[in-house]
Amino acid sequence: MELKSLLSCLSHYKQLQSGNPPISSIEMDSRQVRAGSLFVCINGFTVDGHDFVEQAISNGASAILAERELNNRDIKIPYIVVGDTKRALAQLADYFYNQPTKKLRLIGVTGTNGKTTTTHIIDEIFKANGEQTGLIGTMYIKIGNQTIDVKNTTPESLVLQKTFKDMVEHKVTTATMEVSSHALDMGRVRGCDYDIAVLTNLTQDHLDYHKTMENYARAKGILFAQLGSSINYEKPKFAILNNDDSVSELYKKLTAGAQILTYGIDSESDVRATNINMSGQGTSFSLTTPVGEAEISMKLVGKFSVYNVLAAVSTAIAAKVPFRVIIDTVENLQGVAGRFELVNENQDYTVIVDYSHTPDSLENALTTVKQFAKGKVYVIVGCGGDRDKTKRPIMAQIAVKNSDVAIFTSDNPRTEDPVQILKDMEAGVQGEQYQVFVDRKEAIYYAVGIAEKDDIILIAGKGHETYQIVGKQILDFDDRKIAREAIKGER
Ligand SMILES: CC(=O)N[C@H]1[C@@H](OP(=O)(O)OP(=O)(O)OC[C@H]2O[C@@H](n3ccc(=O)[nH]c3=O)[C@H](O)[C@@H]2O)O[C@H](CO)[C@@H](O)[C@@H]1O[C@H](C)C(=O)N[C@@H](C)C(=O)N[C@H](CCC(=O)O)C(=O)O
Ligand SMILES: Nc1ncnc2c1ncn2[C@@H]1O[C@H](COP(=O)(O)OP(=O)(O)OP(=O)(O)O)[C@@H](O)[C@H]1O
Ligand SMILES: N[C@H](CCC[C@H](N)C(=O)O)C(=O)O
Ligand SMILES: [Mg+2]
Repeated sequence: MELKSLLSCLSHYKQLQSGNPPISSIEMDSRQVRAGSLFVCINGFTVDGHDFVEQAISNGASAILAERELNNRDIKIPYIVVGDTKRALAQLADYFYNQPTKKLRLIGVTGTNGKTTTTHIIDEIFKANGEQTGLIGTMYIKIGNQTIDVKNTTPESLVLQKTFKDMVEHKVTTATMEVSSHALDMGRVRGCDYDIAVLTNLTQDHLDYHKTMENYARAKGILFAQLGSSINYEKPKFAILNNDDSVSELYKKLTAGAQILTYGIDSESDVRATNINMSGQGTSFSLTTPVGEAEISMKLVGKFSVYNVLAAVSTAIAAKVPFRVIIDTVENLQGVAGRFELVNENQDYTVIVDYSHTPDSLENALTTVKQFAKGKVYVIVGCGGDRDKTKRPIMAQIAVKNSDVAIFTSDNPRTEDPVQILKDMEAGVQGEQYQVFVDRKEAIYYAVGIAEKDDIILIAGKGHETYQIVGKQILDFDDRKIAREAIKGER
């Protein structure tokens, strides 16, 4: 594609060096630039992409897209200036890859908790309906049976649009993705043509980035505002909203062009679960929907799992998946790795690894555990470094309040001092009983060592993660593996 034709997708830009070279790739990392690349300078959180223009040119860049002029440098290739390169990049990527999301049914799931779980349930339903599917989220990107590693829950726009293009080439008909608030705020999903947008819930997290809950709510609202501005009655877009979460009222107002389908347990909703019966082995409930009713019995545990299922069922109903296919899939769901995952070595107590790393998810996980516990409840929990500090004392309080033995330990300390993170947690529970082990392995061994018959140990926060980030190092660490070794008495 020629530069001029590529740039035609932008509403305005300033070109400082004339020229119209063919562009064979778009890159945001100078190290990936090759002959024919358009290098896009991103001013990041750690370095400024504008500092790598020379490197990009020496690697063969054909053109540069930047946010400001570099007056002191003599640049001989086309140099284009826009107001915001991140947002421009999202649009360029969409256009360069031939607007792939227009050729897919695209489902975006946002919310503080339950995105990974809900996207997996949705994906299972569409697969059961005979579709080739794609999945993008915290754990991986999946295109059919192929799995690709990821760094972010919602990838950078360039990776995202390239992924959609690959999905189209692999005949994917429905793609389901997690849409993080960071991605929405930074414009990573600009250009994505969503057909269905789903809200799980909104509770506290990421205040390090968004500062206030209002900003956080607004960022998530972008997904619903993005759903088109006029209703296409032939092919309507849908907003799937949780009626039990008051933030849905705001999102109803933001979805100018979408039909709204609500789900809930406590409030009147289009898709609703009533008569919920929970046990440690599974959950049953009565499901009412605009297209049918059913008595559901499933293996997933906890009220929060019912919400995730309702969100997924509503999505499938909006996409006109046959009701029988939806019900059968829900009844056969196996759960997602690291979400309430049992570690079973035939011990006479229960060990659960769960990805609860926010106050609300920790409270939900512990409430669920407490409901079924015949013995004592132990919780092992930490808080991630370089992340929302205000949630630390709150999570500590929730842990102490909802367990018999609270054990505080390190999550991913990242570049923070692990001892200081623990002190931030402890500040919330002065005068209370708890244990502290900086070393997460020690914490797990301690709990396993004292657990007795019928007790339950909840190892919270890291779920499916197979690493621990300490400083800038990524070390091998898997809660499930360590717990298994501890149960078996291996050191
Ligand atoms: C705060 C944030 O979002 N950071 C993201 C950002 O990193 P950064 O700003 O540090 O980038 P940088 O290293 O400063 O680089 C700036 C630019 O210079 C370029 N560069 C750099 C070096 C070089 O030699 N040449 C060069 O051109 C880089 O390619 C980049 O374009 O760009 C990176 C590359 O795309 C992202 O991976 C990274 O996400 C990091 C890993 C991150 O932790 N993000 C979190 C906050 C996040 O986005 N989380 C949400 C999920 C939250 C949830 O679960 O709800 C997510 O969607 O993942
Ligand atoms: N609907 C829900 N409401 C509250 N808590 C939930 C819900 N679903 C799952 N959880 C809890 O949150 C944890 C994380 O779930 P999941 O990975 O599905 O969320 P996520 O939104 O994808 O998280 P992340 O933002 O880290 O990607 C689970 O292990 C569980 O404890
Ligand atoms: N997507 C979340 C995951 C947090 C997982 C937890 N283990 C931690 O490291 O805080 C984040 O990056 O904030
Ligand atoms: Mg996730």
